[in-house]
Amino acid sequence: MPATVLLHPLIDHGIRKGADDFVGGTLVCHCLDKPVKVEIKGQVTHNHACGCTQCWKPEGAIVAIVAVAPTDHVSVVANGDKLAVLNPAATILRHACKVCGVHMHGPVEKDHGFRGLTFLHTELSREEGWQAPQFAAFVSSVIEGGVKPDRMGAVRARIRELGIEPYDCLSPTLMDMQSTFAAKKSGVLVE
Ligand SMILES: N[C@@H](CCC(=O)N[C@@H](CSCO)C(=O)NCC(=O)O)C(=O)O
Ligand SMILES: [Zn+2]
Ligand SMILES: [Zn+2]
Repeated sequence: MPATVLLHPLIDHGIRKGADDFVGGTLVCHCLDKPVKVEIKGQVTHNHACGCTQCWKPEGAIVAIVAVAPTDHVSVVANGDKLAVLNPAATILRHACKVCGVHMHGPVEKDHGFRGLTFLHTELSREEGWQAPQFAAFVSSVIEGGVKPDRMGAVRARIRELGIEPYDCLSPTLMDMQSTFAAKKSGVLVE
């Protein structure tokens, strides 16, 4: 019998619903000494499993769980001196803890459909009630992370079994946001 596909500890036993009245929380990195803390005001949106190789995931996970919040709802409140931007040329400016390696926040600052949004990992917070993952993105990219191509049927089946849709890019809503931005920029779409 083929082994159960383990995607990420946060969803492997089922996806827990978020709370409608959730007010936010604080993300804490994995350092025991002087952890980096990032405060998020309010709920996140577009929470998703991401199969790409760029998003932070815990040891053994094959997908990340990553959501977005408006950048002005995100503040570094402790030990920000431990953060460094992994790739200044990337769309998502992933600020990682230089000691434990956890990605604490990833604002989009360049001219892009996601400008003004910050990508973050709600599992770094002790608070409960964050929005549940809504879909899985960049699923084919797990192959680049080391998953054998012949396991992809099982990976996608497990994602569907959890009640979310697997996509090989972002969700239709997020792809539409990017294309709307591009169409306005080129002048094809006039408001
Ligand atoms: N095959 C590549 C895909 C990397 C990628 O494009 N990742 C997406 C999703 S990240 C969160 O959903 C992306 O938008 N990246 C922008 C960025 O990383 O700045 C791979 O697996 O590496
Ligand atoms: Zn750390
Ligand atoms: Zn990703």
